[in-house]
Amino acid sequence: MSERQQILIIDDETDNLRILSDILRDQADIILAKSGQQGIRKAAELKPDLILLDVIMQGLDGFEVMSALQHDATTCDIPVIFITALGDTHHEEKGFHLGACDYIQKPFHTTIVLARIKLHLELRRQRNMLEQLANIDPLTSIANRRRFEDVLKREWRVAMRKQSPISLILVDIDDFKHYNDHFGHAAGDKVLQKVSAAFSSRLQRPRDLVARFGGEEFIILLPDNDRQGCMDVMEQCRQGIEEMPLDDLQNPDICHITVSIGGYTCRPDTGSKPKDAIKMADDMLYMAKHQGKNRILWFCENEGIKESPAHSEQGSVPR
Ligand SMILES: Nc1nc2c(ncn2[C@@H]2O[C@H](COP(=O)(O)OP(=O)(O)OP(=O)(O)O)[C@@H](O)[C@H]2O)c(=O)[nH]1
Repeated sequence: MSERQQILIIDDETDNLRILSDILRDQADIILAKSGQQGIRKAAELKPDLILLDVIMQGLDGFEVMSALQHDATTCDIPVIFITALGDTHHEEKGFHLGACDYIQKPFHTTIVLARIKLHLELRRQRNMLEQLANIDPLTSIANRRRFEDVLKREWRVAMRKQSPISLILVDIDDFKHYNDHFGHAAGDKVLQKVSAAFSSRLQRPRDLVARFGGEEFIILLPDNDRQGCMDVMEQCRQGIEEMPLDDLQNPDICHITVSIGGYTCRPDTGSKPKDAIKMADDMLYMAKHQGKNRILWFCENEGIKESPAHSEQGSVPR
């Protein structure tokens, strides 16, 4: 909560940049941009919490900058306040119409500007908190199903555009009911946390995503990697979980838990849908369970069904 917020100020007048930075430096970290172009680049790169934007500038003017920010998925959610000498209603209306959250006219009163900016920073902070709560599974602190579905929709479109592969993976802890019945729900919860952490630590690419799909089931998205690459990563996860010590639970008769994994790799096109891909991964998971658990089954359109080579004959303990 105490993390400093960032404000990007875009203005081609050095004096204006200096005055606003002086007023605001106690409230947030200040980033400066001396032109519209520079401002657009810094906004996309640094994703500040708030942008203060002058209207009359050399090159791109403030309204053009605002349009560009609104058309970029990475910057369209950042609140923008126009700070300008253009005081007529027509321009103010245009600013709001383009999506600004406030419009401050120059010359301004320092205390009023400060109060309004503090208010917008607070709104931003609260919105971030709500987004976090809406997207994170509270037990495991990884993404929840809702977040996963949002990301999947986006990645599906990217894969269609780039004609690149995408893999969906469903993971289910083996014999988890026995585990819960034997050691209690609290111990089961710790296992869910450990399994989530095991996946998160092994999925290293920035666009990889692991989420809790529900109960003892996890779902994973691996964009832009071929079937073999994805299966290798998941095999490392499977092995890591099988070997994962559960010592802190202090149950000497438990040495490990295992997971079954179903994977599907495809190249999305106009005829395919994310929910069908999830269904394919689910079918593979079902087969993995059916064939004895603690294993990976994977379907890829060109290669048919593949099974991970190494798996122990036993499923999870306890038995
Ligand atoms: N501790 C804990 N258990 C959960 C949670 N969500 C679901 N479960 C339990 O997960 C278990 C799932 O049981 P089943 O669907 O029968 O599956 P299973 O015992 O893992 O058997 P297989 O899937 O065939 O290997 C149930 O006992 C649920 O209560 C949770 O948040 N915490």
